[in-house]
Amino acid sequence: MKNISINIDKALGVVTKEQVYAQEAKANECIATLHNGNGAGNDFLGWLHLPSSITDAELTDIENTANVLRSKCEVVVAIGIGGSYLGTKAVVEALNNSFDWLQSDRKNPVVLYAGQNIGEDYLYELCEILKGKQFGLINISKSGTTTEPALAFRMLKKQLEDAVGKEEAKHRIVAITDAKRGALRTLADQEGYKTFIIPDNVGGRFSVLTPVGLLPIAVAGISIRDLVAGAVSMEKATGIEIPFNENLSAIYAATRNELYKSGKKIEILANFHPKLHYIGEWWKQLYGESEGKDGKGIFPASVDLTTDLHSMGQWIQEGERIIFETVISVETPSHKVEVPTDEANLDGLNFLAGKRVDEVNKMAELGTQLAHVDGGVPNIKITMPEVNAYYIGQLFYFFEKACGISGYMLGVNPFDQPGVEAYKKNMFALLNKPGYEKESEAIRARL
Ligand SMILES: O=P(O)(O)OC[C@H]1O[C@H](O)[C@H](O)[C@@H](O)[C@@H]1O
Repeated sequence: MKNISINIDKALGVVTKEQVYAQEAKANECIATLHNGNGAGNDFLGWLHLPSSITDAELTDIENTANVLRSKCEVVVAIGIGGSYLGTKAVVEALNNSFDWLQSDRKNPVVLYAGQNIGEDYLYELCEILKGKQFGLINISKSGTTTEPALAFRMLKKQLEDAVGKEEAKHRIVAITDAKRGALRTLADQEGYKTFIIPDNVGGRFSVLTPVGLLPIAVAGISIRDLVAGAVSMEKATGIEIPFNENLSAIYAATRNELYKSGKKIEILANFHPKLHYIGEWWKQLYGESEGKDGKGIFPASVDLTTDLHSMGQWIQEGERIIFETVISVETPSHKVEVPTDEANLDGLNFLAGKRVDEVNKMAELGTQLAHVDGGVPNIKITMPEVNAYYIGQLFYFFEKACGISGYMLGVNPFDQPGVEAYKKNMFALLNKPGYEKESEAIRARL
């Protein structure tokens, strides 16, 4: 097996290689802080050794539960938001057929999502499409108190019970939540659902390699063992004993922090592989919630290329020079498609005849890299040999480890997200939630 790799050559210019490598001691100190558990947020370091500590029995339990859902359901709705949603969506979108819903000879249930928004029309259409279908629910919430998934679950649970009866519904509902606390825990215990625990010391955005991600990913028919194996290999490759110049996560963390210090406030994660769109969404939560605090932090953005070169390309090329780009480059696509010859050649594309579509894409990628570098956009390149569960597992762990290091380099607690409560408090006050009487009065006076 190959490994994902990093190349920072084209990120150098605004910052030098010497500057990046001068961060070696700082990076090593941050890695030691993570491994020794003596830094801020040290009660949320469970993700650090998650891949290597998952047991065969745990994986088998997840696979068996997935198989029950797979045997009973044409559709499984994964209910969750943020870290309880994005990892699954990233893997399923990357590895499923892009036109999955149109496949007629299905081997796997369709995985749908709920609780990731409060869209009334979205919920209406979801409930409508589930009518007459055999479906199941995976309700995922670490805290067990998040409004969006709780609302969706309330509706879908009722619909399921009305359709198949309370007893059968119990066999089609799985809850993934905290071991002891939260409304979902109480509900699951009372109703007798099969449950999986999200460990206390694993925060939502670091939880994809717990049952949070592993169960719905297994339901989709994707090998969770390959995913975990990839993550295990990256856990080793970024370990405390690995020298700085060989540690991908440390190099990435050091480079992006040096770029940030030089005025590059926005990092754009780009892919040239449309199926990686949600990897970008997952990455944005990971870095956004981990670093955006205390008035600091790189703003994480993402683009799908070449698609967005026709919308955001202008800004990236010539807008305010406060950005750098991190490109996930896929070495080999899973399929082969060649450009056909056309006798009339009215479109003038015969110079491409016989070439693989990926060759065109790769030249677009190279051309974009050089153009953006010329335009003052430093470029970090992360190469993935191919898009499969193993390399996605590597990518997840690589980014998680780098995020921990990077957050400590920046001088924040990368494992909390106090700012997320602000909107919730206002929303509850506006909705007159019991216990929020004072806040309701205060907020209404501002309207
Ligand atoms: O899993 P849950 O407790 O429902 O949380 C889901 C998400 O929403 C919260 O508000 C946090 O900001 C996220 O970090 C979390 O992943």
